Amino acid sequence: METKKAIITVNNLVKKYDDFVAVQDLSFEVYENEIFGLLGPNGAGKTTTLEIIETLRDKTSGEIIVDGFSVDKQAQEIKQIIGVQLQAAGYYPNLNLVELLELFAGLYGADIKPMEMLEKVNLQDKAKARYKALSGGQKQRFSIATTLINQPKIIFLDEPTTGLDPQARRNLWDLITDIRSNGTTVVITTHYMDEAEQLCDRVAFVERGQIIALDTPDQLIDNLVNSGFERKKEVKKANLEDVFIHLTGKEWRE
Ligand SMILES: Nc1ncnc2c1ncn2[C@@H]1O[C@H](COP(=O)(O)OP(=O)(O)OP(=O)(O)O)[C@@H](O)[C@H]1O
Repeated sequence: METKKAIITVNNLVKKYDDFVAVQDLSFEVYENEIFGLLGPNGAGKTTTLEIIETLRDKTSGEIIVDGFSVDKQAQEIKQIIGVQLQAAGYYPNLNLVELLELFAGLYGADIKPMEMLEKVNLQDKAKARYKALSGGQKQRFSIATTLINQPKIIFLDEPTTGLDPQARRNLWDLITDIRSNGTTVVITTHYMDEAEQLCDRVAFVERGQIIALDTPDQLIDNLVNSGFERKKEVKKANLEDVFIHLTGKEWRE
């Protein structure tokens, strides 16, 4: 059997905000080169967990190892090998996309070709545009491009498709799959279960700061079906979103 190598190990992670326990004793591994999904309702603790792994937030207790580096002692080393979406507030309003990429590359000390990066996310036509002039889907794609600047081993995407139309969502799935095909591990949070089912190799369901299930989407669904669960309505071979895409096409719209 193929043995999987863990690139992220989280052991007994706890995060308290004063008396409130946002993350309770969370343990999981992310395997090298998989797309790993953290799923769960609002407030479950997904963003907190991601930000602690990204070394952007302190933990209360627990151990986290990212590609052999400890978040406690080697945060700088971890920052070098991960890609994180920057907050939109960091996108200086007077700079265009090429200038922004050059600025961020300078901060990382990375040597990049901005046009090649924009091509990867299909924004080459917007090279001279400012961030605020982009549509929602274009903003997300640009934000994903910024995660790739330092050629990271792992990228973290927090709800990358929230608010996007069906074409933009499906095209982002293709983009994220391509990024994984190039050898990058992807950790993603999402509220969309169809997205998790299509995109993720494994998913962890987080509820009130605890993992309540972790497996491949297929296995989780099989477990439910084997427990006797049946959908009330007959399952059709397509859904309304498929109809929408069929009628309006797959191409980027913005
Ligand atoms: N800085 C903070 N101070 C106090 N409480 C916080 C802070 N940040 C998050 N929390 C609380 O911790 C809990 C987990 O928040 P978190 O943002 O990690 O959840 P989430 O699963 O990412 O939710 P969402 O899906 O809404 O983004 C929430 O109850 C939130 O109110």
